[in-house]
Amino acid sequence: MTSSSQSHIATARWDDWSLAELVEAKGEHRVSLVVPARNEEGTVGEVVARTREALMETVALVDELVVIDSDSTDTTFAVATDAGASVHRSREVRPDLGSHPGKGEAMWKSLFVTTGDLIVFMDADLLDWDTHFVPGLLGPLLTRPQVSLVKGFYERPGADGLQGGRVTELVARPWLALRHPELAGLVQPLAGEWAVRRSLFESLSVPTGYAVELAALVDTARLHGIEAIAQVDLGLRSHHQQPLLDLGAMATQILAAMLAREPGDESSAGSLGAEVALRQFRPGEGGAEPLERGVPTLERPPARLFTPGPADSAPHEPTA
Ligand SMILES: O=c1ccn([C@@H]2O[C@H](COP(=O)(O)OP(=O)(O)O[C@H]3O[C@H](CO)[C@@H](O)[C@H](O)[C@H]3O)[C@@H](O)[C@H]2O)c(=O)[nH]1
Ligand SMILES: O=C(O)[C@H](O)COP(=O)(O)O
Repeated sequence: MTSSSQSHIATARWDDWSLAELVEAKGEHRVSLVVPARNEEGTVGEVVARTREALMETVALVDELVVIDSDSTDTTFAVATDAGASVHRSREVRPDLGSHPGKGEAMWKSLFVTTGDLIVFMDADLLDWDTHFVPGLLGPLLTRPQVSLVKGFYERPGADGLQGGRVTELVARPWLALRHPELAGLVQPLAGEWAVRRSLFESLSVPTGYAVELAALVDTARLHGIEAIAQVDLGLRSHHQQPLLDLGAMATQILAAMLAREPGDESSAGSLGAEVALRQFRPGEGGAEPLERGVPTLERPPARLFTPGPADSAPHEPTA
């Protein structure tokens, strides 16, 4: 593993370790692969079936493969179940804690239905990808005790020959350059493919929407230093691309989470009920037509507040 002198983010390639080496290094660790999925009936089956076959049946690297169905209205639940995943509806996990829409919410809820001390997240909408993503992300966690969070990065071809990653390039990277230059060496700060020690993720405040990735990075760097973060080149990845205006909502969520982490700004971190009124415009018969969206910017408190600790077997009172 090498470290760039500019960023000091330790960087590796997925094939720096063989599968056999990682299975050996796994020892007593337990690995949970978590796939948050909202309306991904077209792709989730393959994501589940291929990782299950390669990493649970052929070798024993992954111990449980869990899909969190995030309010899907299609057949995602059935397709993922048939492909061999344990599937949970996000809103049915710890119903005492309430339910919110969003990917971060699904990931936060996964902490209550998984048992691994190492958790790998992978998106369900992958088109070009391979099962080596999972061992690649585990490499630094299994071989470097000081690393607690591993981001994937990759080449990401977009539509019409253009590079993908509009929010990455127009929001996340500029924000990191301005406020967190120590994280500017991350190639894909928003990647949905990442791995984390449960002990770390349980300690973080988790935005319920798309800010989960950037918030986890910024909070980990603040609490544990960038030595706790590594990144791994996973090769090539492509995915379903969202329409521009939907990415505007994603960008709003990310900026809200970042602003809430600015010193002296207690506006929204950890609050419930926060929603930003985003006004976008589209061409209409009489000119530009406004399109109003309420963008949720909620954050879940650290999950460990709601799990019984070693000396505390009684469930905590919910706050959500
Ligand atoms: O409410 C939701 C929305 C999405 N997803 C799932 O989350 C994954 C990624 O969602 P997607 O809408 O495809 O996100 P992208 O446009 O690809 O956004 C990128 O950037 C986001 C912000 O960092 C990350 O959360 C994503 O993982 C990353 O792929 C997919 O499996 C979705 O099904 C949910 O589970 N619940
Ligand atoms: O990383 C991003 O910016 C988002 O995933 C959007 O990517 P896209 O522009 O390739 O859709």
